[in-house]
Amino acid sequence: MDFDTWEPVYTAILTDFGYGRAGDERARDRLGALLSDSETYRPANLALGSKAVAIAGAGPSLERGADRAADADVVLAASTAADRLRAVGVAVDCMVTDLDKNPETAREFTESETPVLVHAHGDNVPAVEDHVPTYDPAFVVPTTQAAPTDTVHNFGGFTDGDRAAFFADHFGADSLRFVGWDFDDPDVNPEKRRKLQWAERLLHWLELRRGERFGVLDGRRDSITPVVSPR
Ligand SMILES: Nc1ncnc2c1ncn2[C@@H]1O[C@H](COP(=O)(O)OP(=O)(O)OP(=O)(O)O)[C@@H](O)[C@H]1O
Ligand SMILES: Nc1nc2c(c(=O)[nH]1)N=C(CO)CN2
Repeated sequence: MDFDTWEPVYTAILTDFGYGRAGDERARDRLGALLSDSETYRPANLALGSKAVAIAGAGPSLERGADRAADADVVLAASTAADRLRAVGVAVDCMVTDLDKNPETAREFTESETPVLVHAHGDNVPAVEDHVPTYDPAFVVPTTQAAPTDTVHNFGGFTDGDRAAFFADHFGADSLRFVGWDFDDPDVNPEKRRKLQWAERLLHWLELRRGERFGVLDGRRDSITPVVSPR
């Protein structure tokens, strides 16, 4: 997805959560600066083109869906889904994170030459500063939700999980399958619930753009408010 397409949706997210664009831009630039002396990972090397890609979220159903993830060609794991899949023996090909829960896992991934999409936003600059310098930059893909720069990418998406889906789409995945996605999880706090509502809306937008039907949205579409300016 290009930024022109993403921007109206990004603006709506900023308004809804009361985030500032300037904070996201400062975070983006800080992440870029921390990596400025390094060659970062080229996402095309993951070869997602024409692949069946599993997008693992960290909902309670993740372990039940582990076999479906393992059967995919490529597994992208959001945040703590990476640890949980590893724990049940499913290899993760790429982790997507804003570093707010398991930054040590992201370090282990880069050390073992598995790429990590590291997302900078207005509320995680201390985590970015603490952890990114400890990672092998050759396996970091720096991302932003604000306008991209020459070195910090924006493939679309908001939460770790839906950003993984937009990433797979951007690099030509043939099909997406979702495991560990529980939009009605009663055990999430109100902020997380609102973030999951946005994730659901964004996945709905993505499936329309792709002409695909994501099974995870079956039975839910009628109650999803479309995002602004779907194109
Ligand atoms: N019930 C759920 N609880 C948590 N995450 C879920 C759930 N269903 C889907 N997800 C997806 O899994 C991702 C990883 O969740 P986790 O709680 O490990 O990370 P997080 O770092 O808090 O995520 P984020 O910062 O994006 O909110 C979320 O970003 C979301 O996209
Ligand atoms: N500014 C800001 N941006 C975000 C935030 C957040 O808390 N603040 N959380 C996200 C996913 O949890 C994604 N983007």
